[in-house]
Amino acid sequence: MAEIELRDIEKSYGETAIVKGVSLSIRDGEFLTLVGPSGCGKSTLLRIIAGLEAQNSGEVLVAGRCVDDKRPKERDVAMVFQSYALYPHLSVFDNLALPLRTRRLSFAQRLPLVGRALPGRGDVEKAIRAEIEQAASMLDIAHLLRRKPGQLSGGQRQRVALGRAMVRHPAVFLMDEPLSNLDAKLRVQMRAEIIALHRRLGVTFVYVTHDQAEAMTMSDRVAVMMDGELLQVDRPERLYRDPEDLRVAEMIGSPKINVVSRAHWVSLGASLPAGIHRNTAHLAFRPEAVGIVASGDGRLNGVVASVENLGSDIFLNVTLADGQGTVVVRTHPDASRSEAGRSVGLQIDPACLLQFDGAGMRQREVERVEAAA
Ligand SMILES: Nc1ncnc2c1ncn2[C@@H]1O[C@H](COP(=O)(O)OP(=O)(O)OP(=O)(O)O)[C@@H](O)[C@H]1O
Repeated sequence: MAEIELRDIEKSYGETAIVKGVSLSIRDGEFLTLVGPSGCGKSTLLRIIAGLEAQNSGEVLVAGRCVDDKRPKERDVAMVFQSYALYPHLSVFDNLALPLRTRRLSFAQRLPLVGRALPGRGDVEKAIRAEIEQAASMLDIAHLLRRKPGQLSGGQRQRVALGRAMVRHPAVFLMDEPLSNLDAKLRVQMRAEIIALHRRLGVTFVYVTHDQAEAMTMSDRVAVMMDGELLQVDRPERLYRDPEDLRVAEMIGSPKINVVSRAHWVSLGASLPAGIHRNTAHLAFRPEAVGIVASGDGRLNGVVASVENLGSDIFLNVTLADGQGTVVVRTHPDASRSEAGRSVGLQIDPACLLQFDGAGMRQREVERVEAAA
């Protein structure tokens, strides 16, 4: 069992608070991703779990035991970094073998010449070779074991970095933006490989990224972080459909959710949909919640400013009638009215309309009561 519990973690550098009272329970075997903009504190939080950084206050528990006084090595966690952190002068085999040799051989047995002659070393080396070959075949790097990191592609290097974590059989994998040095195509391929690896190993993965698509496609749950705080921790589909906070709604989903302020809506002369709470300051809706109708027939109206054809989908950027603000509409290639310059009406599915107050907090309970009244 290796659930992780963070209790009220605080971390500052000098006067600047970086992590502000974060509490989070990560389940045993779960794939949890910390996602947030650059500088929000997600790497710092991961490094605190790893023991590479000490929090100012709060507790980290792994498998129910407080690990605050344990060094990184003693925490049963393995970290995979964006920079791979491989030893350039060692072969792939030796990079993978290093953590195992350090753990299983005595100092004398590790000595280059003398060590080889010492009893026990041969058996340990044989076991290490078998384990490395197994991990290498799982990661499809068996043919690269003699090469040095400098002779590998980025994707291959990242597989070696994963292998080095794997051979330690940790209870928890901590990954800090492991794919961000790879090109777009390789990133998508490696995403699938990491998901498969998680499924095969069945251990807890904590993954850090600023890429919401990566977070959404890989994780059991996603923790959205901003300015050192957790805004929402939920399953990807819940974050998308049911965000608690306008900042979560805006971070998750591509293209971004449409947000029209109440004041703007009213100034356009458009009637507000039923059930709008008096505190609602922002109305938000996803691009797929908008239908194109004849100009004048929609709740909002505008002009198609540009068309992005992705083959499977078409995104229309519609400038609202007063020329202020744009609504993005997701439509299908066979739908008509998709050329730039055309005046259109926008019909918005009321069931998909999300309401937020002036502080960006979701208006939910009251909305339902009012709608029913
Ligand atoms: N050792 C340090 N000393 C001072 N400030 C630091 C230190 N490490 C991180 N910071 C600051 O803390 C903030 C959070 O850093 P962190 O690396 O956790 O962010 P992040 O969300 O992972 O961002 P990124 O995606 O850019 O890596 C940043 O403003 C960073 O400059």
